[in-house]
Amino acid sequence: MKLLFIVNEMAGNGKGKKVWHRLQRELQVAYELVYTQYIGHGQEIAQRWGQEAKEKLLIVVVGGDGTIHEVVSGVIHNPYVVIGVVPAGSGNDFARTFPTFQQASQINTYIERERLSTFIDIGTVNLAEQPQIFVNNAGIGFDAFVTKNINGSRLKGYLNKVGLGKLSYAAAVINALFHFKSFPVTIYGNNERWTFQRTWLVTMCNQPYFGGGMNISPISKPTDGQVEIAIVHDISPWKLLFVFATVFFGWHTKFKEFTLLQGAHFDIVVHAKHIDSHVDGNYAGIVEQETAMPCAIQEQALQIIKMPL
Ligand SMILES: Nc1ncnc2c1ncn2[C@@H]1O[C@H](COP(=O)(O)OP(=O)(O)OP(=O)(O)O)[C@@H](O)[C@H]1O
Repeated sequence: MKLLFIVNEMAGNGKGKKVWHRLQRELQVAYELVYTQYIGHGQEIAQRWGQEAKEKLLIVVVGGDGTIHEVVSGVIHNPYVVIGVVPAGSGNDFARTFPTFQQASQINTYIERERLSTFIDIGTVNLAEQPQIFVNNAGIGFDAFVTKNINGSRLKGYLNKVGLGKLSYAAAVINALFHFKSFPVTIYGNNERWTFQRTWLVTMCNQPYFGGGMNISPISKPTDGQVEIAIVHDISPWKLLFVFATVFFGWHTKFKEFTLLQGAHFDIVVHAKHIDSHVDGNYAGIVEQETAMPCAIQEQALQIIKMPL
């Protein structure tokens, strides 16, 4: 089994570099290494290595959810590639649901004994006319607006430096609460139709967590062939703030302003201009108004490491 590390040194505001340096010192197996240099590079590297693979290849991503998203985009359905992750981002929602490597010794053991892999589902959605995948979740509206604003935010950099990185998302949420305009949306699926006039966010989920530990879709399982659509609607900014505080514990599902749908396929139609989108926390542009965005699940589309090691 070959081993490739794809390292984003910039992930977690520099945490990627520190994590990699510590890991590197304790690795006792042969490996190849590529550093990501720019946005989208992770996908290019993974795709190239995946296409050239003639035997099992373990790709270990050292980075956060955005880097994992890029790498997975390049190797989905590749029979040779197994994905492992060493979490080094700010939010690390992947690591809350999926097994990850915490120490170099686990990687040494995995390679030497050729441990098992398991298959997980991957979400798909057409946002801004582009087919996209999501490992954790994709979102339209408030969460994407927050993502757009948090990317490159000075506060995020400062909070990361003083070890309070998790607070940066909360700070961005509070700021956005008073600048975001809710919008109408219609969702089709399961032979039904739902219309929400004042929608704050529509989040498509493959696993429960988003935004750095918010348990937005407690029922999501990345192996059930189902996608969950979480909608927050018809709520005041103050109540939304209160509801957000409960999301970390999964208590938000009891509010009438929260709707959770589950099915194999949905079409989402946004009836407003300038609505932002994201995939796994990577900003994905403005969605097309009045255009159906199909969202579905590709079952067992990705091989990841299997635990316990
Ligand atoms: N050399 C680089 N310079 C700048 N950006 C990079 C570089 N390499 C990768 N990127 C981009 O950095 C973005 C953020 O990385 P990542 O999501 O892994 O970290 P994070 O945002 O800190 O973590 P999380 O998503 O878990 O909160 C990715 O979307 C990727 O495209």
